[in-house]
Amino acid sequence: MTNVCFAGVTGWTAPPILAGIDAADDLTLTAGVSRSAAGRSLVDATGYGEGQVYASVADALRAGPVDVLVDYTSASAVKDNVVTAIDAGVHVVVGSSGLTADDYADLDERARSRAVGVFAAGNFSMLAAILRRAAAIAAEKVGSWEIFDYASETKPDVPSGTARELAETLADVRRPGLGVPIEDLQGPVEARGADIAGTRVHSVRLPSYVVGAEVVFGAPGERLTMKYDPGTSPDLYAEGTLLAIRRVSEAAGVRRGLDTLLFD
Ligand SMILES: NC(=O)C1=CN([C@@H]2O[C@H](COP(=O)(O)OP(=O)(O)OC[C@H]3O[C@@H](n4cnc5c(N)ncnc54)[C@H](OP(=O)(O)O)[C@@H]3O)[C@@H](O)[C@H]2O)C=CC1
Ligand SMILES: O=C(O)C1=N[C@H](C(=O)O)C[C@H](O)C1
Repeated sequence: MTNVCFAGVTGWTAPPILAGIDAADDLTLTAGVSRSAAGRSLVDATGYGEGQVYASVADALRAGPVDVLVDYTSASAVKDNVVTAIDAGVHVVVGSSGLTADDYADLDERARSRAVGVFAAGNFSMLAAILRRAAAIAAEKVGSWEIFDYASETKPDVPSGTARELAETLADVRRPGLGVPIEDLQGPVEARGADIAGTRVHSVRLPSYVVGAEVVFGAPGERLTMKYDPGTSPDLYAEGTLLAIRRVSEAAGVRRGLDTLLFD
């Protein structure tokens, strides 16, 4: 049996994942984290689970048996939560966005030194994972691309975890070419987007968008556009998150990208 603590139990993403844990024979929800629901029982606050809701990950891990922490909190809270779990010897599944490649390098070193597994995916949906894998294949043959990152006007972090992970994945294949180097441009260079691991990433934040991502590959005389477009339900992230909970303990250190669990 794997005991799970879910940080972010009152959030938008939580319900289908909590329902999945509740329905699984091999997983138990033993603790939750949310400042506004702290002190309530999990079942009262969420409809699922056996333990309590705590105000912080540190409190939750002190209180009870936890094998895996799942973090769906926020870009500002996630790194401290992951460090707290690693230091407590607890494996971590990272759903929250906002961590950079440098953050993951720090966490990898820390996790390896404590023989803890950390599994992170910028996007736990199956189709987003397929986009990541398909884009990496395209980058082997096409040397120019840019990424468009779409999200609602209230999303606090840029670029999205989905777009950041995609750019960092493509950087493992190669760095895209630029027609005009950024330093030679005339006009505001921000118009060319942010440099994420060598890829120009353009973040759009408008009402009605849910986080989606588009990568456009350009070659002489032709283009290839790969676009991930989610609907409005958080159900998309449950299956991938449950898979990560079950497999996070397989290896020490940080592993990234749901596609690695689906295809490797
Ligand atoms: N990888 C993926 O596939 C996905 C990633 N995400 C990412 O997950 C994160 C959460 O998204 P979403 O569910 O929409 O967010 P919400 O804002 O709806 O929920 C956030 C949850 O985290 C809790 N929380 C936030 N900050 C803290 C803190 N400092 N200490 C304790 N609890 C905290 C909130 O409770 P309270 O305010 O009461 O503390 C709430 O329960 C975001 O970074 C988002 O980008 C989302 C969906 C899919
Ligand atoms: O903020 C969100 O809502 C989401 N964020 C994730 C990201 O930053 O990529 C992904 C998910 O689609 C929802």
